[in-house]
Amino acid sequence: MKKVFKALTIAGSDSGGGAGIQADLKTFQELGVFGMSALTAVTAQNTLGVQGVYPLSVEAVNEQIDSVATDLKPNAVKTGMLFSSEIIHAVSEKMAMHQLENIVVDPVMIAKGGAPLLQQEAVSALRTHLLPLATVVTPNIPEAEVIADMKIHNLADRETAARKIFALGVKNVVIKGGHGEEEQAVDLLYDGSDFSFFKSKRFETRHTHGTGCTFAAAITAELAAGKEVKEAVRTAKTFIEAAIQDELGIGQGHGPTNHWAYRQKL
Ligand SMILES: Nc1ncnc2c1ncn2[C@@H]1O[C@H](COP(=O)(O)OP(=O)(O)OP(=O)(O)O)[C@@H](O)[C@H]1O
Ligand SMILES: Cc1ncc(COP(=O)(O)O)c(N)n1
Repeated sequence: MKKVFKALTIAGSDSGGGAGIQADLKTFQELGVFGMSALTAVTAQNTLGVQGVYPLSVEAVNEQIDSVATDLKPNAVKTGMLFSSEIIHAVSEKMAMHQLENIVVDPVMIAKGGAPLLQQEAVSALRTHLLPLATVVTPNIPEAEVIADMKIHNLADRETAARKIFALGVKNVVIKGGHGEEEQAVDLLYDGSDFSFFKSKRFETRHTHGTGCTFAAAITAELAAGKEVKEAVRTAKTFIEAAIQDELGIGQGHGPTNHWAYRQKL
């Protein structure tokens, strides 16, 4: 029988198709992994910003995870926009209950235009309930500052923050460098003993909506296919580099990345 790798994303919907559930499912598909979803919220969103946020009930989130986990059994799971501490608690409980593995947590907090996608009081639930279950967590620099409760000015600070986040029980910490000051876009991986650095050219473009979701989804797809964390992060970096470089140029604001660029490069 054919071996099919399956990944589940638990995240919000971005009607504009560049971030959230839509970015995750496109990325899974591009990397040859069957994508499934549990929606946490519906957003009315485009390249200009977020016009509306409509969270789903905890019951609706729970039921979707149960439906997928009991029948289709994902090889890896990604979380994105979780919105509230109630949803974080529910998702964490379901992950433990269904013994889900290869969990990638993208700790989405604020959309590019500044709209909050996670309530402030939910950060403590993220720290204490979800992060201890995570195989990989992928904060950008502002998110790492909130989780580690410190300011990040340089690469040395980023290493300190990665150690502090690792101490919360996550197995691997990736602090992304999209918001960094370095000339290149440098992502750092800490596995509890070693630091690895993944670098690419920093592209001058405003079309970076959904880079974080797409990058974490690529790591998830690779883990679902049985790859090691370091290899998965390397592929995700190549995937997002291609997706930013070969821009689509659609929308009037921060446009989405090009999810099919990686495949065309192969
Ligand atoms: N201008 C850029 N050029 C090259 N790579 C980039 C650029 N911006 C972001 N990246 C890469 O994209 C990935 C996501 O990084 P980033 O820090 O931007 O995440 P994010 O803030 O969660 O995403 P977003 O900005 O969409 O919310 C990382 O691998 C990062 O290095
Ligand atoms: C539904 C949803 N989820 C996540 C993000 C953040 O996206 P990113 O940080 O990748 O730009 C978003 N804008 N909308």
